[in-house]
Amino acid sequence: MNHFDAVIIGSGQAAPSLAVGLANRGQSVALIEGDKLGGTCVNSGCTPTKTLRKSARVAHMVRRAADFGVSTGAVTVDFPAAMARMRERVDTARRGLTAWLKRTKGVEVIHGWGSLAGFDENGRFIVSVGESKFSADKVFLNTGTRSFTPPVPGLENIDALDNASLLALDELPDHLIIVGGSYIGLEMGQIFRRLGSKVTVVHRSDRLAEREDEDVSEIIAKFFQDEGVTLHLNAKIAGVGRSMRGVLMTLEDGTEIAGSHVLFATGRAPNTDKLNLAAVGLETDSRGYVPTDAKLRTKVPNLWALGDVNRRGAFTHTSYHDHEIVLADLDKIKDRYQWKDADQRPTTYAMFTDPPLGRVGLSRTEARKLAAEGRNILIADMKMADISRAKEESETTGLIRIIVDGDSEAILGATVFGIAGDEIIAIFSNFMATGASYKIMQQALPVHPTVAELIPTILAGLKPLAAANA
Ligand SMILES: Cc1cc2nc3c(=O)[nH]c(=O)nc-3n(C[C@H](O)[C@H](O)[C@H](O)COP(=O)(O)OP(=O)(O)OC[C@H]3O[C@@H](n4cnc5c(N)ncnc54)[C@H](O)[C@@H]3O)c2cc1C
Ligand SMILES: NC(=O)c1ccc[n+]([C@@H]2O[C@H](COP(=O)([O-])OP(=O)(O)OC[C@H]3O[C@@H](n4cnc5c(N)ncnc54)[C@H](O)[C@@H]3O)[C@@H](O)[C@H]2O)c1
Repeated sequence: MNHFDAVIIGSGQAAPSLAVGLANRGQSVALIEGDKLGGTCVNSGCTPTKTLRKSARVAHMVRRAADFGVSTGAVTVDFPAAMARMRERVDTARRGLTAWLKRTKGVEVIHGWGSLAGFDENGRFIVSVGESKFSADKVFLNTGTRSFTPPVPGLENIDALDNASLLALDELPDHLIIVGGSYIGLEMGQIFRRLGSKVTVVHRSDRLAEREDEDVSEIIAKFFQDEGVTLHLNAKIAGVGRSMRGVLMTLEDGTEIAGSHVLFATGRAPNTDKLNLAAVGLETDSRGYVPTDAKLRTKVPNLWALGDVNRRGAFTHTSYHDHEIVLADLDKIKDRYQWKDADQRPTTYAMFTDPPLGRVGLSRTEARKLAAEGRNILIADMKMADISRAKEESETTGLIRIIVDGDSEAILGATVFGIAGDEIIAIFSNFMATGASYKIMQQALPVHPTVAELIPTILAGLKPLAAANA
């Protein structure tokens, strides 16, 4: 039986850097992947969606050309060409990753589905891939998640799409029905609408992206409707079936929606079912995720879980950060300038609608709960419509919101929803990493004319949360 110092199961967003990091420390590493190297992000997540989003945004801006004094002919989208551009980007990213792993001495990539098969006589893990077995001193799980589809009557009679099969289409859907109005549903909905599909979003909550503040959900609903997307909120699906046009969806209130395709964007399920974790005495939580401590160690010694599967993040950057936590822990680094602990890092992400929503730390809804507990919480908002640069760009949708601890003066959260919000949010997350007073940020000299130049002005308007919303 071959032996490795470390075996990584799943080539998620932590795995390649972890594999190379361990190999650079002199360890022999096997990286096991059952599907395509690069995982969800590279193959059916971030990379393809952000590439296709660009085609959609170009189409949108060209349609708006007259707003900027530019005339065009009729605007058409060459869907196969946009998809080819996307696939080329994905293939290039995967090729680069594959080459990097191949040229790293000490890393062996093994294709197949990995699972645990107990311990050998020396107490080392046994890992199986098909008929092959390996022993390993350390095992790292980075197996990610897959699309979750809720039980819907009639589902077995239609070809429902998920993020991966939607991105594999060669023809533009005539009418795309999207179930779920959160990250995937909203990003895909806007992209396909702009590429030329009719789009209907069927969402079970009373507002889109219900984890965000109410006014953020309202803004999203407004620009979706302005772009011609039909929304069904508080919607309960009674059933789906085949129809002349493709699919007929019926809601419990009797509404019938005839579409050509249906995408389920209703959350994710962890890839732990193939892992046979019981063989090493590890249990998942009730939803199938792997519990870990803040250093991402499971209850079984020398077995770690990184990425979405540990439910401590659901993003590429959190998965990548997980590998830094693990390496720092193995190296016994105690650097006070680094967050090397999954409990301490703030939540930060962007939702890549257009305009994008950048978020870090507390939302207003979460901050209100702290204020209700008696914490001294300050808040300041500014509408994008009041920001010169946004006006100059004719892209005035959205808002900036900053939340501060009135006692410690630390920034607790920010929302930058508007032009370049996905980039500007890093100003706040970077600053929050210093733990410094917001008053220092207020003294920084911004460049004119930028959206970010308003940050000191917004901070000057901080008010107690309750009073700000009274
Ligand atoms: C449509 C979409 C868009 C997204 N956009 C963004 C975005 O813009 N920004 C962002 O930060 N996040 C985005 N995400 C989320 C992001 O893709 C994930 O959070 C990220 O990929 C982290 O995943 P991971 O490291 O846990 O593993 P994954 O990337 O999910 O990879 C896990 C890998 O493990 C493999 N695997 C599973 N089980 C086994 C096994 N038993 N043996 C061998 N291999 C196995 C799988 O085949 C897969 O390749 C998006 C997700 C989707 C679906
Ligand atoms: N920009 C990004 O970083 C990005 C982009 C896409 C995806 N992702 C990741 O992918 C993950 C999955 O995204 P997602 O949007 O599928 O999941 P999600 O869990 O964020 O949202 C699922 C949505 O579907 C709705 N829903 C669930 N069941 C429904 C039903 N039966 N009928 C109608 N609506 C229903 C829910 O109310 C919820 O709003 C997220 O956790 C996110 O981290 C990230």
